[in-house]
Amino acid sequence: MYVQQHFGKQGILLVNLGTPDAPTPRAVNRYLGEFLTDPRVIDNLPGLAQQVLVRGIIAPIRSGIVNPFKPGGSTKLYQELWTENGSPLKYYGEILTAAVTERLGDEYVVRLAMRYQQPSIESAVRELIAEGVSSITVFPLFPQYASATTGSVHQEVMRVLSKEQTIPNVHLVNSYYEHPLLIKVFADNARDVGPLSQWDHIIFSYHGLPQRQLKKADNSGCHCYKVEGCCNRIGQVNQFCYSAQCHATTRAIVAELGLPEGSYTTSFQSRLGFDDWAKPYTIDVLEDLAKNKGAKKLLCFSPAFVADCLETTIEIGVEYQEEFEAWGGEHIQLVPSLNDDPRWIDAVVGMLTERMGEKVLTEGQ
Ligand SMILES: C=CC1=C(C)c2cc3[nH]c(cc4nc(cc5[nH]c(cc1n2)c(C)c5CCC(=O)O)C(CCC(=O)O)=C4C)c(C)c3C=C
Ligand SMILES: [Fe+2]
Ligand SMILES: [Fe+2]
Repeated sequence: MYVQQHFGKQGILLVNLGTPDAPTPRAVNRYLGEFLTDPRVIDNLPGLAQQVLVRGIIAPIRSGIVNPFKPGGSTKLYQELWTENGSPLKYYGEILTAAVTERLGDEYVVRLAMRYQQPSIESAVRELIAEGVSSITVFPLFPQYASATTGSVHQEVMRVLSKEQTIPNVHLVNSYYEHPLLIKVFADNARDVGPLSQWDHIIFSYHGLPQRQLKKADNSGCHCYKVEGCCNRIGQVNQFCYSAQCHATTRAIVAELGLPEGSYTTSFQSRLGFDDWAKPYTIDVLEDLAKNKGAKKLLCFSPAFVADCLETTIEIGVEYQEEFEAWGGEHIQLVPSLNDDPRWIDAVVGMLTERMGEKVLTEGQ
C-alpha cells in the first residue's frame, strides 16, 4: 500500500459550539446574535429577515437586554452556570486541548475553536496554517452530526480555508456517535455514580432539533417521520439523521451497561420556538414518569454534550429538577459529563490517532 508522505506537523482542530465571553446581557446578546443568524441553525427564515429578527428582537429578548416578561433571560442562567474559571464548555475545552497536545507530542499542533465567539475558527485555522501543518483534522466536539452544529463547523472551516493559496490535507470528522471509546466513558461515568438498580428509570436526554431539519437529512425523502420507528435502526437511508444517531448512541450505551428493555427512554430537550422538534420532549417524559409511573429517582445521561453547559447543569440540573419535584418526583441524578475526565482524554486521543494512518516524516527522512 502506498503511504502519503507528510513533512512537518499535523494540525488538529477541536471545535465546540461556543459560549458567551461573559455572563452579561451584552455578551450573551452578542453570542446569541451570531449563533441564531447562522442559516444552518435557524434555517426557515430568509437572510435579511433573520438578521433583523434575531439581532433586533430574539437575541435582545432572550439575553435579557430587553425583556419585560422574564427579567434576566438567558443571562441569568449563564450567571448561575458561570464558575471561577468562566464557562465550563470553554474551560473544559481548553483543558482537553492542552491534554491532547501533551499526549500527541511534537508531531501535532492542536488548537481549540468555538463556532461562535472566541476563540474563532478563523483564528485557530490561521494559527495552524502559520505553523506550516501538512494536514488539518477537524474534530467537532459533538458525537452526533447535525447540520446546525457539525455541518456549520465544517462550513466555516471550509470558508476560511477557501481563502488560502495552499490548502493542506483536510479531514472533516462527521460523527462518532457509537464509537466504543466514547460509549465506554459514558457507561463508566454512570457506573461510578453507583449501582444502576437504584434508579426508577434512566433517561438519555439529547439536545433537540427541529423536525424539519431532521427531514432534510433524509436523502430518500420517505423515511424520517414517515416510517414507524424510523430512528430505531440506522442505515444508509438515515445515517446522517441526528435523531437516528442519538438513538444509536443510546443503544450502544444500553448494550454496554446491559440495561433491560423498558428501563430507559431516549428524549430531546432545549426546544426553541413553536415548531415541532425531535420527540419525545424530555420534560414530557419526566412528567409522565413522575405523575403516572410514580418514579422518584432518575438517572439522566446527556450524551450529545461532552462538557457541562447550560443545557445540562441548569436546564436539567435545576429547571427540570424543580418541575420533577413539583410532580412528585425526588431527584434527577445527572451522569457526570466527560469534561476533563482522563478516560475522555484517552478516548479523544484514541479516536484521533486511529484516523492518522499516514506516516509523519520530518525533513530529510
Ligand atoms: C449538542 C448539540 C446541539 C444541537 C444539535 C443544537 C441545536 C440547536 N440549538 C439551538 C439554540 C440554542 N442552543 C443553545 C445552547 C447550546 N446548544 C448546544 C448544543 C447544541 N445545539 C450547547 C452545547 C449549548 C450550550 C452552550 C453553553 O454556553 O453552555 C442556546 C443558548 C442558550 C439559551 O438561550 O437557551 C440556544 C438559543 C437551536 C435553535 C438549535 C437547532 C436548530
Ligand atoms: Fe443548542
Ligand atoms: Fe427518524
